[in-house]
Amino acid sequence: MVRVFVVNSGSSSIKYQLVDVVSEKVVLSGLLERLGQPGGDAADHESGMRVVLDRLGSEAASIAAVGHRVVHGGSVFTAPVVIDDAVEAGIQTVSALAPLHNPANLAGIRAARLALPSVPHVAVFDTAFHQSMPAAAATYAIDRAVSAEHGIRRYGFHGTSHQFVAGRAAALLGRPLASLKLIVLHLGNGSSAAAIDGGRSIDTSMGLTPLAGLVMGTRSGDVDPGVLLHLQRAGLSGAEVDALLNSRSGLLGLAGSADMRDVTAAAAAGDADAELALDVWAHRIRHYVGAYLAQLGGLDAVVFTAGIGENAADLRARALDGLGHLGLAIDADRNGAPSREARVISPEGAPVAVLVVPTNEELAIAQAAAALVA
Ligand SMILES: Nc1ncnc2c1ncn2[C@@H]1O[C@H](COP(=O)(O)OP(=O)(O)O)[C@@H](O)[C@H]1O
Ligand SMILES: CC(=O)OP(=O)(O)O
Ligand SMILES: [Mg+2]
Repeated sequence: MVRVFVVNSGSSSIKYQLVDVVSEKVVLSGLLERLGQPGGDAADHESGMRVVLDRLGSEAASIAAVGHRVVHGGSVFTAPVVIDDAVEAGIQTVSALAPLHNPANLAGIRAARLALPSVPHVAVFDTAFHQSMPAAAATYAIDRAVSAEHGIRRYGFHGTSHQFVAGRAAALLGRPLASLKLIVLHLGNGSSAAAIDGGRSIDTSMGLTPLAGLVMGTRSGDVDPGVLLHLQRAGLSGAEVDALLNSRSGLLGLAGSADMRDVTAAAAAGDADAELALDVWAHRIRHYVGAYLAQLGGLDAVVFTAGIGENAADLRARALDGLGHLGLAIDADRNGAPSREARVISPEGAPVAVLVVPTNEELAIAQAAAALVA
């Protein structure tokens, strides 16, 4: 029995799970919210971790390792790593590239190392899986000296999820991952697509930051960089453009809600803004499916995962609508059948499989941490 305590520390919350890596069962889980705010669950990450430890009670003694989600590993971290003071400093150095995510991750790491000093702590990076991308996919065509000075390149995110889902997809297909060309569509609140060739990421839709690519809950995804310049010339400050693209765009900006359930309900009731939002959302997904089919030079499966990808059959059908000429089709009965399991939703004998595979970032982090300290 190997139990790993998984911590996903955000700017105002701490999500945690105690996972039994062998049985893949969640022993205990919870969430502390509104840290540092009036009426919140704790004053800061350090006192929050003490609350979490209290809740763990005697289970704390069973922890073999602590696994931490760290969103940005920069070019420094290409795999999970046991955290010591030097690693903490490295994560700190990279934080400028992910000012919304890394400082919070780091606060959680510091508090957890203080609270649980005698077990190994492991950092698992969203960016690590995508470090295999070729330079042609990772490089932005801007002045090389500027890129080098500021660490500007495509990093990609959700890597823990993309890697986990790719492995489960291979198991479902009964074929070695090394032989498969996959497109994984992680469609949650944050969303990204990844092209995975033989188990390695060769391209992904997020970039330097988690703002690029698909249409998300509040993030715009791809826009012409000229839009930013135009708005700044029109008088918006950098902070205002940041807030616009990160927090007031995507589904929220187009249809008035960041929650896909609201948007589909509004569209079904005849709301033209919601209908356009869904069209833009699906158009962007097809853009990446076509691009990655070309980059992969073939395709064995498209895999849907995360909140929208796992739960919204109508949106899966909408996303791949009109791609039959590429061998991509969805069987309506299979797609509509309620299930929480990994499953095939393409018709029997289709040239490209379409799958739904539930992601589990916490389990993947627990497994990575357990493997590293074993
Ligand atoms: N049945 C459903 N139909 C449509 N969207 C859904 C459904 N269930 C969940 N979602 C959407 O999934 C998104 C959240 O996905 P999730 O992967 O849980 O996000 P995150 O982990 O990034 O917070 C929300 O937009 C939510 O509306
Ligand atoms: C990196 C990222 O976008 O994460 P999330 O989906 O949790 O917002
Ligand atoms: Mg998520």
